[in-house]
Amino acid sequence: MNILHIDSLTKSYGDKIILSDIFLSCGIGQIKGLIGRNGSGKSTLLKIVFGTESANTKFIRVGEKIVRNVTDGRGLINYLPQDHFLPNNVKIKTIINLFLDKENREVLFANEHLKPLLNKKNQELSGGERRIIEILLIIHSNAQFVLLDEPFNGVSPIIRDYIIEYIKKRKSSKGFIITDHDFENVIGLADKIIFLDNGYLRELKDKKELVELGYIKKTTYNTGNRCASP
Ligand SMILES: Nc1ncnc2c1ncn2[C@@H]1O[C@H](COP(=O)(O)OP(=O)(O)OP(=O)(O)O)[C@@H](O)[C@H]1O
Repeated sequence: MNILHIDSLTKSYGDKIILSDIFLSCGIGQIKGLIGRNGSGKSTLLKIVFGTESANTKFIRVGEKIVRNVTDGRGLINYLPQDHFLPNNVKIKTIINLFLDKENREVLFANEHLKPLLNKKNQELSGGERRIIEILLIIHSNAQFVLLDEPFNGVSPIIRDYIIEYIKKRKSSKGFIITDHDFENVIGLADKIIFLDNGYLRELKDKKELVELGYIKKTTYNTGNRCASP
């Protein structure tokens, strides 16, 4: 079984160190929830792993294959960016045809949430409608590992819950690293929580540590009991 290994990853912008000697791994069937305050470097980390951002140092490997850039990672790592990425002036069904292989296209064409949108163009959709298409495209790509940067941003609770269930169903065939400020959903979904702070990444043993680390207040933790322990 392939494992995504990230090792010795460092990044600074000028004198500011963003990521210090990051080590992280993710296996097929695992969901790692990446949590950290605004500006802690979560997006930077995911972009470096995908290959669209440079690092000072990095060693990334999927199984035996060393991934130095986006091309090396094709079919292995895919990334849902925070910002919308679908092209305008192209019908959604054409985009699906361009992005996915036949088997996965058929799944999306039959999807109840996507059916009403297939003949529309990207610019005719709401932000939430774009987001669900983007998420499903990335999840259905042939990549073994999927990095999701704020997937729940701008989606309604029903669609958010749908996405959560959808990720759980696809989990057996892929590995996920997911970050979102909707931390309860990340905690509920993830097998392991990893916390990025001051450039260092650590794995949490219990969600209670988020209070000790100052990410959430004790009162938020006490009222947020709908999430499962990581
Ligand atoms: N191109 C850049 N040049 C200089 N600094 C940058 C650049 N991109 C990001 N940064 C800085 O790097 C830090 C980490 O940014 P990043 O977007 O990775 O954080 P984040 O944890 O994803 O934040 P958020 O949760 O707010 O999305 C921030 O301080 C940001 O200002």
